[in-house]
Amino acid sequence: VVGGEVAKPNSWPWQISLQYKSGSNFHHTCGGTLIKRGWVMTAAHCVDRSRTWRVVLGDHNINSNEGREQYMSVSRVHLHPRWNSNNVAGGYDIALLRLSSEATLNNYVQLGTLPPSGQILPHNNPCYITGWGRTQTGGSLSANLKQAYLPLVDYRTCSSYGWWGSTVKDTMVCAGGGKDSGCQGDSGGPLNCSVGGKWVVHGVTSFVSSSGCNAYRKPTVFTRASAYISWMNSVHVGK
Ligand SMILES: CC(C)[C@H](NC(=O)C(F)(F)F)C(=O)N[C@@H](C)C(=O)Nc1ccc(C(F)(F)F)cc1
Repeated sequence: VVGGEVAKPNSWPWQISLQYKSGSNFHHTCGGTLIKRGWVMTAAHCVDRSRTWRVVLGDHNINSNEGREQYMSVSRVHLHPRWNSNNVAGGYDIALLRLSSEATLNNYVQLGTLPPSGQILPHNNPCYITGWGRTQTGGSLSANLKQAYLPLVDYRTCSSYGWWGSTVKDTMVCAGGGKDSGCQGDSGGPLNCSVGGKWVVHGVTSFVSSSGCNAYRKPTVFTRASAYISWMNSVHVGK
């Protein structure tokens, strides 16, 4: 997250850290959202290569053990069948991770709320991106979970000339476009939007401009969760 501020610890209790094993250590690579006690929603681009994954729940500082964390291994990765790793602009950048055991819900670990199928939020709807991603273009990851206020940019604006043009599809959602943005390492994490006084996980962090995370008129682009509700239900049921 470029800009914004360090979040109050565990104030986004559905945010997870997706980590891969390298040697004897695990490294943060993406965010994600706990949507059922045994299921995490993330970006397909985070998990489209085979690695040993773990999901950390209840985290704030990813470099220290604060005692609230739950460490879960991943028993199955469900990539969206139409995801093409050579074409992030094609969409379908969404995946579900089946956890090997069910999370314990408490003050530090809660489920995120998914939107109703097809929900489209208005331009400037208040939203926050959260994540441990780079704090500047080309910078390093944040040790502590950060948040940034990124108002929604409607599809008409986001897909217009000078903005993202046809790179952005209406199965995506844009937010920000000013000084604050997502950045590498925030991938897969939630775009938390305020709807009727409740937080709804409206987006899954997908991409930013290749010319810089907070490039002018290149808002952070998210997979629109409400476009994939039926697919997610089909995976759950299938188990
Ligand atoms: C997995 C990546 C897509 C990576 N995602 C992120 O950094 C994320 F955190 F925003 F999710 C990213 O945006 N990286 C930049 C450096 C990038 O390559 N952006 C990019 C944007 C659009 C396109 C296009 F237009 F081809 F679709 C290609 C690359």
